[in-house]
Amino acid sequence: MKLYKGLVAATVEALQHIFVKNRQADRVVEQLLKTNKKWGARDRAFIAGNTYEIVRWWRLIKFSADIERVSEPEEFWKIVGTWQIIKPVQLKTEDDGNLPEWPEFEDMDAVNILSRYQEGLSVRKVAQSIPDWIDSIGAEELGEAWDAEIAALNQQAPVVIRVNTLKSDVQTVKEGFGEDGAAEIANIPNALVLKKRQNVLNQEAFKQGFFEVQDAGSQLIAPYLDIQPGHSVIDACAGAGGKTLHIAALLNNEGSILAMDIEHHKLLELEKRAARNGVKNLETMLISSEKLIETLAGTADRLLLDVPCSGLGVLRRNPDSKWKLKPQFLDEIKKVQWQILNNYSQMVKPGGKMVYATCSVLPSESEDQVKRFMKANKKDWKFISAHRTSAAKDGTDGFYMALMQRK
Ligand SMILES: C[S@@+](CC[C@H](N)C(=O)[O-])C[C@H]1O[C@@H](n2cnc3c(N)ncnc32)[C@H](O)[C@@H]1O
Repeated sequence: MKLYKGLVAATVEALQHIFVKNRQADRVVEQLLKTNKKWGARDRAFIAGNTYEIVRWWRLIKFSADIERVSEPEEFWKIVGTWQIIKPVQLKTEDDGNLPEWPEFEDMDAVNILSRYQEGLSVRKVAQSIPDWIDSIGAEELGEAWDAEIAALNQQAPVVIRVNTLKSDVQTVKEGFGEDGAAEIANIPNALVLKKRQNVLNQEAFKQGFFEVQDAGSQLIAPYLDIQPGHSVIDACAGAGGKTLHIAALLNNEGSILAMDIEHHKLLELEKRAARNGVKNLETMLISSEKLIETLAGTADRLLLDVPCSGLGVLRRNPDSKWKLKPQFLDEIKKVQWQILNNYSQMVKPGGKMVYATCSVLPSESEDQVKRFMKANKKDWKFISAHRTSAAKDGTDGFYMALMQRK
């Protein structure tokens, strides 16, 4: 695609917000596109696509450009220019990789850049564009599987939706995407993968609550709870409710859901989504103190603990978290996970079940936490099963889920 200065400038602006002002990539892109109504679909795709790919391949691009620190506007222009040169090779696209003769791209030597790019490909942390510490921890915890996993986590994720069975059915939604527009996914009954990338949030079927955007791996978690209509279910780390809405569909509006979180704005968003989805049995509750958890002891047939985590299983969708995540955060969040698992599990009734889930590929946030919990609580809890999804093996995001039953 021919480069237009206005679009490259917009990409530079987005990257500055992400890397200098430390803002979240999806928010930056969304806001930028919203404030510039004059851009057409191709322009929007250029800005969003290039911004995400540059964030994803940030370290590899910096290495190819031979720029250590990127802070000044002219350095961001060089980064975007470098990406245009290496993109056809890296993403196997048909672009010619030539740069226009703009002053911002003066002195950029494509031969030199491509030679450094080839050099970078021989070092995993550069080739896979990850900070040293994430590469070390991934290799340490996943061993030989890390190579394939990080490579798969660096691919763009497909758009997957979950049909909301409270309002529609797979056939109807599938037909809405036209012939060959969406395909079913084996063993995930209400999932459809879209054949073409598109903004589904503008579609009438979405506005009417017929479907939600949800990765195929994520769609395995609510069913893992073994929910039956009539159950009283607590979703204790509900956030904006991706899984709460799935739980609601499985309950078919019979029984009850209590969705909790420590962040009020997320619960407000969940309430909006629940209204769109036709959910009638939802209550939300802000967790203001540990005491609140005690008051709910023994009340849930089913409890979902979709705990906060590193997000290292969802890098396909949030490539900027590679750069925002810090080792100290990982240490802290493991303590929070442990405290949630230990304290919140009291909300399950005797005989009831609980799922502990993460969107992390790291066993230290997942398997190890559950093993430790089971070791400390074998008198009161029975381990039933666990499952992992993998970007490399399943083509989904990387989730972990463990099912346990209170005795
Ligand atoms: C992985 S996200 C949840 C995603 C959500 N279940 C979904 O499917 O969209 C983890 C959530 O846990 C919340 N959280 C963090 N610390 C918590 C705590 N101590 N108790 C409950 N929720 C907490 C975060 O605000 C965040 O919304």
